[in-house]
Amino acid sequence: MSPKKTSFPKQDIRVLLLEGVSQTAVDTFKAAGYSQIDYHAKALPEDELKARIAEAHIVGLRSRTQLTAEVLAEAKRLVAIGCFCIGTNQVDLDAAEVAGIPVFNAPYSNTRSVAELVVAQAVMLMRGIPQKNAECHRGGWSKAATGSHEVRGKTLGIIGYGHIGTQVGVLAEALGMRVVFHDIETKLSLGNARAASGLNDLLARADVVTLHVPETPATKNMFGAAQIAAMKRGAHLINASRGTVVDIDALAAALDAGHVGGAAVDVFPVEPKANGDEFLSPLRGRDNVILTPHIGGSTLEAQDNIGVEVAAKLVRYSDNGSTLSAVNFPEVTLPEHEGSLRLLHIHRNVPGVLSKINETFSRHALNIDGQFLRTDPKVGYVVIDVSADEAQANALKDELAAIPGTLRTRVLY
Ligand SMILES: NC(=O)C1=CN([C@@H]2O[C@H](COP(=O)(O)OP(=O)(O)OC[C@H]3O[C@@H](n4cnc5c(N)ncnc54)[C@H](O)[C@@H]3O)[C@@H](O)[C@H]2O)C=CC1
Ligand SMILES: O=C(O)CCC(=O)C(=O)O
Repeated sequence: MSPKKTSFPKQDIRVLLLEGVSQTAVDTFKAAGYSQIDYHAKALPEDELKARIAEAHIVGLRSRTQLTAEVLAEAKRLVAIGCFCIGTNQVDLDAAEVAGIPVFNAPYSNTRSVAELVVAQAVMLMRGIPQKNAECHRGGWSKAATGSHEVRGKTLGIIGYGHIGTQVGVLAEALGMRVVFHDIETKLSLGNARAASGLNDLLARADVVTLHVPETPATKNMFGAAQIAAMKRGAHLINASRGTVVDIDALAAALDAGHVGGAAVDVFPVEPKANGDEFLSPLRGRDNVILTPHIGGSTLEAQDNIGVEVAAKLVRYSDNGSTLSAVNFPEVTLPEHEGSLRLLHIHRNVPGVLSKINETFSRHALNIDGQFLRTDPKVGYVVIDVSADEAQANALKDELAAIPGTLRTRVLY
């Protein structure tokens, strides 16, 4: 059987992979017949990013690469974006959507890795291990139980009780911790976890507070001087969510004042662009702070799973048009289209486009084998399977592309 063609030969589809995404992603693309893979172990400087993304049909990145509206304006050929991570705040999702570009991520693949690290950090902080470790490295020896506590029976406060927050709660309960959580949504409590009556209630009760919210306008600096002051004196803070969520200067001041007993911080408002660049932070140099270079999700297990998951979603969209689990786009799950050509039409969701699409089809005496439509407030995505030959499909595609409001059209053969 000859290999299936997309709107142009697969060997001409250029995949740009950044930030050292797992080799499993490369393997997944290759197994699906994509051979033009431009792989980079690091994030690219903005000028180079613009130049390379201008040539790419598919781009894959992690958390460092900023796909702003300005960068996306250069991406004239781009059909899909893959975030090989959970967070998608590094991509201007609205700009991508109105350019007709779906964005995919891996919403669960590194959840467990973050949860394990956070629970381990809670134990370390409650035992004062960061200080003891630092002292031993300096040649000191201070064997004392002062300030060291079991986590059993202590209270963990989880802010953001989503995928990671719930996993943290389950693991913490296995160690005998009491779990309270705060979320803006009503959430099913797992195990014996209980919803706090509000953020201040959680802060007043927790011995360790851990943040697991996404970066949104509402979470930016949501944890500032007032929230830190509302924590119990000597309680510990863990942030493995996003650096913008915590006011880092307020945290540094509270650590200096002894109000916060210790902290574990994995994410920072400004992070170095590449390994080897200097890490600058007001939190540096404190024995009671565990600093890690945004590696909450960086285990080989997680990265290998993410590589397969996101690459498979990108391949599926490129080959089949399915947008299931896209984070910024109308979601359509599509069957195979053996025996039909598939036309994809992405348009602004404005009145009149659908009737123009239907008029276009009614002008051609072709059998429609299947039709799928999903819209959201900004964009409409129509997929039409048609019994046609390549020349007819291309003529249709050109007519569809001329409809006012069209963002993108593709034919999948
Ligand atoms: N350090 C690292 O390497 C990693 C960091 N992350 C970060 O962790 C974040 C959370 O990941 P998941 O748990 O998978 O996301 P999720 O979407 O499953 O859960 C987030 C939860 O936060 C809640 N939330 C949103 N705004 C809130 C607010 N203002 N106050 C209280 N709750 C709020 C949501 O309702 C949701 O329940 C990601 O968005 C990402 O930024 C994720 C993976 C790795
Ligand atoms: O692996 C990365 O670069 C980022 C991990 C992360 O923060 C996420 O998955 O949201």
